[in-house]
Amino acid sequence: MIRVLPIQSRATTKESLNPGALIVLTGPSGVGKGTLMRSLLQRHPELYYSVSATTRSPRPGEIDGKSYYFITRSKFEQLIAGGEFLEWAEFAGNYYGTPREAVLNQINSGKLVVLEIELEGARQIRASFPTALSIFILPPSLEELEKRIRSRNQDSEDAIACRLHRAQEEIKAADEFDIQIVNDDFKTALNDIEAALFG
Ligand SMILES: Nc1ncnc2c1ncn2[C@@H]1O[C@H](COP(=O)(O)OP(=O)(O)OP(=O)(O)O)[C@@H](O)[C@H]1O
Ligand SMILES: Nc1nc2c(ncn2[C@@H]2O[C@H](COP(=O)(O)O)[C@@H](O)[C@H]2O)c(=O)[nH]1
Repeated sequence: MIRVLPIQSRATTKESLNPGALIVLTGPSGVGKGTLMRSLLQRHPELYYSVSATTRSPRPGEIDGKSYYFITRSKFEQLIAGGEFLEWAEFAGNYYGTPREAVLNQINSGKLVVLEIELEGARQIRASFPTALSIFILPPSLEELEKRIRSRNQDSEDAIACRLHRAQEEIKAADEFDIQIVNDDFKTALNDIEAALFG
């Protein structure tokens, strides 16, 4: 793992995030971002997790407003036009975006806000918030990544192929981000994220 200063010690350059701060967790689909995020939130309930909007259909067990805000393509496009997203991207045939107002309100009230998003969105956040701490989660191998995507039993063969193809492109971009963490042993990866956030 490449270490950088904990977020509290990072100097601001372009846009001040004080008193709150923004953390971006990115990496290929199926690498374990969501699972790591859930454990992180259990251990640090003071963190604010930004619930994204998407045009993807809910998977069994996903709850509107908690997992995602599930909305139609036309509603999503209306929100894009209205500047309602901090970032947004198209991924595997669906739109995904971070609601702007909720995140900025939480940052302004002093919260540490965490976004769990794909590469294009993470790049947009890095461009507009250069002081955000960005963490790229890597799989131990592509074979293991495929195994994890399949183990969810949530995606069609086409969707799996699309996600794996995109994963190979995303992994090439890992060095653009502040920290790279390999999610091989789950507890080690979680500890590495905690170390990056809290020193
Ligand atoms: N370290 C690990 N070792 C083995 N399995 C893991 C590990 N971390 C996560 N997993 C499993 O991998 C699968 C995919 O994890 P998860 O859904 O969190 O990925 P994700 O990166 O959030 O995917 P997406 O971006 O598509 O939402 C889950 O079944 C999860 O339990
Ligand atoms: N750019 C954004 N990407 C997002 C957002 N919310 C989630 N995601 C990423 O999309 C893919 C696919 O997610 P899935 O739930 O369909 O498996 C994954 O990499 C997520 O991290 C967002 O608001 N913006």
